[in-house]
Amino acid sequence: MSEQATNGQTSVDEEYEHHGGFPKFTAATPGPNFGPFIEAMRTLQDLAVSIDAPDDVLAEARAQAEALAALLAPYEAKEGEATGGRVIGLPGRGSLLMLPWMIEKFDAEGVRSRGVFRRYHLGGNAAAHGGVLPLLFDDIFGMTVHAAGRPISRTAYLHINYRKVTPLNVPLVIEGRVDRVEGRKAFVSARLTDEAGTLLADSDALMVQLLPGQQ
Ligand SMILES: CCCCC/C=C\C/C=C\C/C=C\C/C=C\CCCC(=O)SCCNC(=O)CCNC(=O)[C@H](O)C(C)(C)COP(=O)(O)OP(=O)(O)OC[C@H]1O[C@@H](n2cnc3c(N)ncnc32)[C@H](O)[C@@H]1OP(=O)(O)O
Repeated sequence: MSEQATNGQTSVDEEYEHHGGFPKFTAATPGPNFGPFIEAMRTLQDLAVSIDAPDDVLAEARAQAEALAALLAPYEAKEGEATGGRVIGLPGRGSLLMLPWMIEKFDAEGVRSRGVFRRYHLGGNAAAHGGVLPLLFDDIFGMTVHAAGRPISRTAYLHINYRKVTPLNVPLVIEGRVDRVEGRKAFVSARLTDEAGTLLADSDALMVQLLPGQQ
């Protein structure tokens, strides 16, 4: 991004620096235990939604979970400084909120990411919950506009067509791209397929570039 300010307008560089009212995010490089810690937490999430355990086991699990929370609580950091979400080499960028997918293409032509939905994401009848797909699409759209060199934008609308049920524990692929840009508006679209190319869901969305200071 090297566009210069002209006619008193804000340059693309300045807009990028502003990130609207967002903090400026930089990549995090945590120690070797962060990735395995997040993976262990994901396994715990899978188990928390799937166990049928006796109460004495739950009492022990509760005590261990409370001890773990007490261990970590002193290290809570504010947005932009927490490690989770800023580690490019980890599934979901190391954020437990994000789907544990790995980015494999990230450029102005588009973004491609690959992964699975896990037991934690179960909706009904062995399929992913319909509310989890917008999270995947919204995140790919955020990355797509970023990879296209646009400042951080907010999703104004996001439309999803659920074409087939989305299975758990099956490797899937999502690809997003910018279809067209009109000033602050980037119209984006993405497709979620299995590895054979079968379309499971597609989405289009409007990402609106934030004004300086805008939340
Ligand atoms: C991380 C560090 C390491 C590096 C990381 C590397 C990679 C990662 C990179 C990036 C990060 C990756 C991912 C980020 C993840 C996800 C991004 C998610 C984004 C979100 O998940 S964010 C949450 C949900 N989102 C909201 O919380 C929005 C609430 N909302 C608003 O904040 C306002 O609503 C806003 C700002 C959208 C617009 O408000 P506004 O006042 O600024 O502008 P205005 O209303 O004038 O609209 C301007 C033009 O858009 C048109 N327009 C607006 N809305 C429309 C609609 N719905 N339908 C059709 N057209 C619409 C108007 O018609 C006008 O068009 P026109 O100019 O042609 O008249």
